[in-house]
Amino acid sequence: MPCRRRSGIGRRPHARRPSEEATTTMTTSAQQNHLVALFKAATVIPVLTIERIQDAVPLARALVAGGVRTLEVTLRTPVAIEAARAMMAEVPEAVVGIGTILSPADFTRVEKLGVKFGISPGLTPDLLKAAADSALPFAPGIATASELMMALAQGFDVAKFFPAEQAGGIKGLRALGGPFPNVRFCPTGGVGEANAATWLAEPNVVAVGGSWLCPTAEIRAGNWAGITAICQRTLKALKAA
Ligand SMILES: O=C[C@H](O)COP(=O)(O)O
Ligand SMILES: CC(=O)C(=O)O
Repeated sequence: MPCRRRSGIGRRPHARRPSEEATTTMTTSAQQNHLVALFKAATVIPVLTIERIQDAVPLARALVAGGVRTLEVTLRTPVAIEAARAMMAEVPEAVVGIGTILSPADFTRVEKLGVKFGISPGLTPDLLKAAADSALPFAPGIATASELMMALAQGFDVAKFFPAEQAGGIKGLRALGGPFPNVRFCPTGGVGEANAATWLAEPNVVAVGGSWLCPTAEIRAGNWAGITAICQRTLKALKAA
């Protein structure tokens, strides 16, 4: 059974002429495929909480030096947007996205930035609508079947499973895979060096996210070499798994 795209059930029926719908469908499908490719290439996605703007560029450089290029800058601090801008300007090897998108207003701010993707820890009908009308590839967060059904109804078949360990762990993800075999996930929450490989071995997991690659203490200490080392160690272990 093919994945439901944004042209599937639940796609808002109003206002689009057939030619517009065809264009939107093609674009959306490409966006979803692009997001899957981006997540697969990333394998691990650090969830970044940046408290000081001056940390943004050295942090991005440290992660890239460790082989981790796809970065999720969360909107959890006042400097997040500026930090993402600085990373994009100064560290072109980084693939910068934004996380903790909680509202349509957040989404609007983010889509103007030129980042490569957006992520939310959850979803609301309004946020899904904003994302469905945007060209920015977006992964909503889900922890239950009902939330996943809401995401699918708007065409989003790539989701963050959050908080992954706390919301059922691998057993929970496998259970969701029964009724939703075509959904691809990026589990985040409780993922770390010890269990990343186990999560990534699941056939419906395209990447894992987490803060273990960029601990707050190391960022505060400016321990960039330490962050590079965590990334290198993680990627080496995943290669060997
Ligand atoms: O706030 C939680 C982060 O988004 C990811 O969770 P983590 O710290 O368990 O990796
Ligand atoms: C949990 C997460 O990844 C987010 O805040 O978007």
